Amino acid sequence: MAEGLRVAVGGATGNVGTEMLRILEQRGFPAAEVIPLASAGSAGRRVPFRGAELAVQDLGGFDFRGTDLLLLSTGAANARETAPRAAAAGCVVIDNSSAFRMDPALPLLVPEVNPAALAGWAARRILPVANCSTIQLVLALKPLHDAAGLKRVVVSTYQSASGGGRRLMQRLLSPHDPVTVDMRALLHEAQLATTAGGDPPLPFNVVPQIDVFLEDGRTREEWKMEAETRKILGLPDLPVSATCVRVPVLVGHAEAVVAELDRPLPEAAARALLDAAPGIVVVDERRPGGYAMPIAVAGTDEVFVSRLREDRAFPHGLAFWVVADNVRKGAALTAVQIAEALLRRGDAFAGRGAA
Ligand SMILES: NC(=O)C1=CN([C@@H]2O[C@H](COP(=O)(O)OP(=O)(O)OC[C@H]3O[C@@H](n4cnc5c(N)ncnc54)[C@H](OP(=O)(O)O)[C@@H]3O)[C@@H](O)[C@H]2O)C=CC1
Ligand SMILES: N[C@@H](CC(=O)OP(=O)(O)O)C(=O)O
Repeated sequence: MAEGLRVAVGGATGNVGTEMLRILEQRGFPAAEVIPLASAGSAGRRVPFRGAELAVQDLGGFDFRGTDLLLLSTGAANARETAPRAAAAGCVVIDNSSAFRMDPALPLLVPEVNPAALAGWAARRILPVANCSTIQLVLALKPLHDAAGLKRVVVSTYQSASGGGRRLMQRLLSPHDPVTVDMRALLHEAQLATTAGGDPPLPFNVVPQIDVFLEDGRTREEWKMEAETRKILGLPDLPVSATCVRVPVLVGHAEAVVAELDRPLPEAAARALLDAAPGIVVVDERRPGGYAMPIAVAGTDEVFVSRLREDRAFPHGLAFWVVADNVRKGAALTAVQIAEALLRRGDAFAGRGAA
């Protein structure tokens, strides 16, 4: 093995950063040194890695010279400042935020779907990671498109609290004793919160808003899913309609998808194609529990497809259900897979880290 890489993990105290460290360790990523970074307030905190504890450093004051790779998950506002700063210091940046995804000069790579996009990696040494809901959608759409052409996609999401970071997860976790709890009082309390303005409560609720509203009535999450899907699949005119909904689930995003195809694709053929596609597992038994659910897929790496059936609302329509661990496949794992793909190219780190 050649000399290992110096890898910084920005946002190492967060949901995605914590998973990033776990995945680097689990996959034996060739890092000689790993440096966890977060806000100044977290400097000195310790995070576990390879059986030891690493001290978190202040990302704002960190000098990226000599660091090969930055895996960044601090959100778009911070990424706009940090990613170019690190790239200018010679570091390759893989950024989980939405800040750079639609930049036409930058590839939007999902390794199982559009590996050729990696050719553009050197443009600014910044590689954005697609939105979590987009990643699991495009994995399922790609084999269907290759076989029968996508004409239109309609998707409704059921997105877990972990997509909103630790603060939103916390709001789900306040414990109640199911025996002594006064259900009406609890709901009344939640109802008061809905009329108080601000973010609606998530427990006992579903919220049809993720990210901010745009002028045309879509939310930004919906726009991201539509625009990113087109960019990743290389289909700039593909009509995509997304409705994004937050549900009181801790980890795991689910999606109900209807795809209209250009040509007929029998259900059995679609099932076989999806089963053979990289990164996808078909779980589709028509019995209670014979389908993927967030609670079952949490902690896994694959995208799970269930409830596959012909959809009669469209000619050549296929309906299905897609579930994945949004923190792993939707963010941290895909970031590490992009880094691994770069390593395999051999031209990003001057041969360092390659097997
Ligand atoms: N690909 C995707 O779809 C996904 C992308 N993401 C991206 O990852 C980001 C983080 O998500 P998540 O881990 O769930 O969020 P968390 O709230 O759990 O964690 C945020 C992390 O970022 C750090 N951070 C935030 N602001 C700054 C700053 N100004 N300077 C330094 N560090 C900062 C925090 O440090 P501290 O603890 O010190 O505050 C913490 O480590 C999201 O905002 C999003 O951009 C997330 C999920 C899915
Ligand atoms: N918006 C996603 C998570 C996220 O941070 O997405 P993005 O990186 O596109 O802002 C969710 O709430 O589930």
